[in-house]
Amino acid sequence: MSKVLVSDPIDQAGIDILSQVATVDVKTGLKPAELIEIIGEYDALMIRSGTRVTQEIIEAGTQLKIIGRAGVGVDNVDVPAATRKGIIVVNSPEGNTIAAAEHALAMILSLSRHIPDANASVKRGEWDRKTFVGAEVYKKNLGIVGLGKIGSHVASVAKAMGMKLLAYDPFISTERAEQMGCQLVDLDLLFQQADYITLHIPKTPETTNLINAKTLAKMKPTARIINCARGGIIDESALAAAIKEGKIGGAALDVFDSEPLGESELRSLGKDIILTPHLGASTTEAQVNVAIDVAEQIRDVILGLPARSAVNIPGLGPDILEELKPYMQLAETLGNLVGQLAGGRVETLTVKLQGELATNKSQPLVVAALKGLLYQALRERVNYVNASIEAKERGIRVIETRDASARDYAGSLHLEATGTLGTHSVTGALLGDKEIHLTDVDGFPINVPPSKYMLFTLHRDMPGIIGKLGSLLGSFNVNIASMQVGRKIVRGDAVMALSIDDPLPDGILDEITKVPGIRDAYTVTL
Ligand SMILES: NC(=O)c1ccc[n+]([C@@H]2O[C@H](COP(=O)([O-])OP(=O)(O)OC[C@H]3O[C@@H](n4cnc5c(N)ncnc54)[C@H](O)[C@@H]3O)[C@@H](O)[C@H]2O)c1
Ligand SMILES: O=C(O)[C@H](O)COP(=O)(O)O
Repeated sequence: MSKVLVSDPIDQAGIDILSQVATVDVKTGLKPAELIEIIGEYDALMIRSGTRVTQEIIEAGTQLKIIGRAGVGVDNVDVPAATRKGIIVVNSPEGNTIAAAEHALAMILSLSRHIPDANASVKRGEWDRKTFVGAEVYKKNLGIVGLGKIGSHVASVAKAMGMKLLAYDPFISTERAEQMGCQLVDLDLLFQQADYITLHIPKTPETTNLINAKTLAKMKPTARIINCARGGIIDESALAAAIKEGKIGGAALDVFDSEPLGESELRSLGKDIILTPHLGASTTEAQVNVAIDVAEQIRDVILGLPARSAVNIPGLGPDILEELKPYMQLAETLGNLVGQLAGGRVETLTVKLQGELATNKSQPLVVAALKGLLYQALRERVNYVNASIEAKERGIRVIETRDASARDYAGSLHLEATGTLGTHSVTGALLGDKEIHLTDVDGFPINVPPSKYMLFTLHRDMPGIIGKLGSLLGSFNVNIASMQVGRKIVRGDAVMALSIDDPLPDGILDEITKVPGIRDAYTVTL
């Protein structure tokens, strides 16, 4: 019989489901070394945010087939390490949406009316009606950063409370935002106009320290910030300083840079700050939802069935997957690349399946292209199972075309993304059946394998331009690994594709576009 280890508190409903197919051991509060010692006995591990599943634990889990996260965030799991070992990682993308949204709303009201401190004061025997005069939320501006599942529910309830809704989410269409009663604005405007700012975004390199001394300085002195998303999105020292100096009105935090929260100046800021111990998902209902959702997936995988919310393994039939595997990687890479070239919000993605890919069996490639396109917005939360739904929810129109007569390569894939900043296209094919090559960028023929860090320029084909760009990159200590120019006519427009060893330093793109002849430059991380 299979064995499942449950290492964080989960609802009994989940244990009951697991027990139908496995022996279940519930051992919470294990130290990393204790977990490493026993994990080798188990086929499945079920966790919440309390267990950090490191590469070391994954290496020690020699029998592990699946890690189930009873919740949304898988940032406590080394997903790449699990993927490398063929371990499926599943989560429950929607089971605690309402709970987290309601916690954020509770924070907004509690902060406005000083409920935690007023309550503590009465319990101390006081009757102080002056200190705790509050503010109404009615007709106030609520700035929602991240209009995904939780942000959308916060929007609908806040609207009913009479709040005016501003939203910032570069991956959501204006129409979708309007449907939810939100005015889509840029981040600066949101910071300037919001009376309340609530964060509902993943923690990514782009969102880390999004709220910092500089952005705090843009806010109203009465602004209140709510973070029920992830620790690390707010620079905690900058926030504490801003509250102390009266630069903002207050904050309510459920998540912290390091959890459990240790020694912190946040604790000493009185009634202008509310701190809860990562309680967003802690409702009876949410815990039943996530426990059932994830336990069912673990049960299915133990029974040899596919998982519905795998964050790292496609939920596709194994036979089709085997055949398309190299092309799936091609489609995902091209999707990620064209999304970054398009920048901002993509409204339409056209996927053209060419040559031998122009068959009905190739449909998963469209999904893989969408997964790549959405990676910048959703990171590991987008998978082959949810990519189409996520794209639909973001108002991205997907056009699929087929051209069996295209004969340049056995099979090639052409993606075109049209967004608020314009249209870009990329084409790619496999060389020797497995090596990905970019064969066209924005209509210019090239032939380069993609690399982790790339720079693309659109320029005029003229003498000296390559030298000037090389010297400029050299002066910023950027090492070029390879470079290729694609042009249609001599001395006409051209595209340059450079593979570079490291990410481009800040500010260099502006310098590149100042080089005479270079019209545009794009940096891409794959
Ligand atoms: N406190 C808790 O207990 C708790 C519970 C559940 C979820 N969460 C966290 O809440 C957050 C939101 O969860 P969700 O289920 O709504 O996720 P979601 O994926 O449905 O929505 C996230 C949204 O953020 C947007 N986004 C991505 N990068 C952005 C950026 N740089 N700027 C602005 N928007 C950006 C995406 O387009 C997406 O619409 C996650 O961090 C999740 O881990 C916390
Ligand atoms: O990502 C999540 O689902 C939340 O942060 C909830 O975490 P928890 O399961 O530890 O309460």
